Amino acid sequence: MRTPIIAGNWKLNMNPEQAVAFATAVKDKLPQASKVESLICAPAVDLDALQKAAQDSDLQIGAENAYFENEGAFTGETSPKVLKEMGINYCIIGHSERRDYFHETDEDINKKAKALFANNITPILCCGESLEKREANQQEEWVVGQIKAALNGLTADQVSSLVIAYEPIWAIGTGKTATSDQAEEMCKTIRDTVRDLYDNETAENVRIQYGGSVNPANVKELMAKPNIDGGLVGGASLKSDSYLDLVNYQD
Ligand SMILES: O=C(CO)COP(=O)(O)O
Repeated sequence: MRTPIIAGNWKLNMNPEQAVAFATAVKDKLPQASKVESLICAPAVDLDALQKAAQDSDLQIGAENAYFENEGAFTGETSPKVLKEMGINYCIIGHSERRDYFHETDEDINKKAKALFANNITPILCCGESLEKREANQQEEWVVGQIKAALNGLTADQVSSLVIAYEPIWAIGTGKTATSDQAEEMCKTIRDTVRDLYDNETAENVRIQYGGSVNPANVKELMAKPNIDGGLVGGASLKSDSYLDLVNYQD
């Protein structure tokens, strides 16, 4: 059985003071982690304060990005080794904003996945097609290509513990959610790709989130789909009330 995982991606929002206020407001109202994992992926500058504020609660804290080297002359980067030392267990990689604005390649993302696993941090691997690719009906080919490149050289055990987030770019921050059928179709394609590359057990273990304008009004319908195991949520994760509605979608 896959445990659902609802993750906020705060992007470049929230300062440490706001982050602590958020954690304080939600930490006693979360579902049990064995039923639904509640995660917030926050800017690196907030992680220390957030981690302390969330201590001894079911709120898990993740990073939004990390470099593929642990240390050295890499000005401005975040070390996966230090994230682990801070108690961080999840990190987003390959978000479309990183691919588009910071020119991250499939090869970079593959290196980041390996570096995170080497530090015992679970990657949340993002993939997803542009509107142009969707309109040309090339979304499946595109996403399968991203997945194959990102997983290159990873073991079945690693992929079993991985989280993949399918985020169609045209649905991010636009208020235009993919229909639950469109989201399910691609999440199933991703699972089938993992089955082809590895085996049935690995495919049944990997958790696949949908992301793109997820909100308290549509989360239940998305989560009811057999191949959707969670959400990666931007805007609707910034307010504590709305985040609580998302993680408590089963109530
Ligand atoms: O990019 C996203 C999460 O990673 C989705 O953002 P929104 O939920 O704001 O559409």
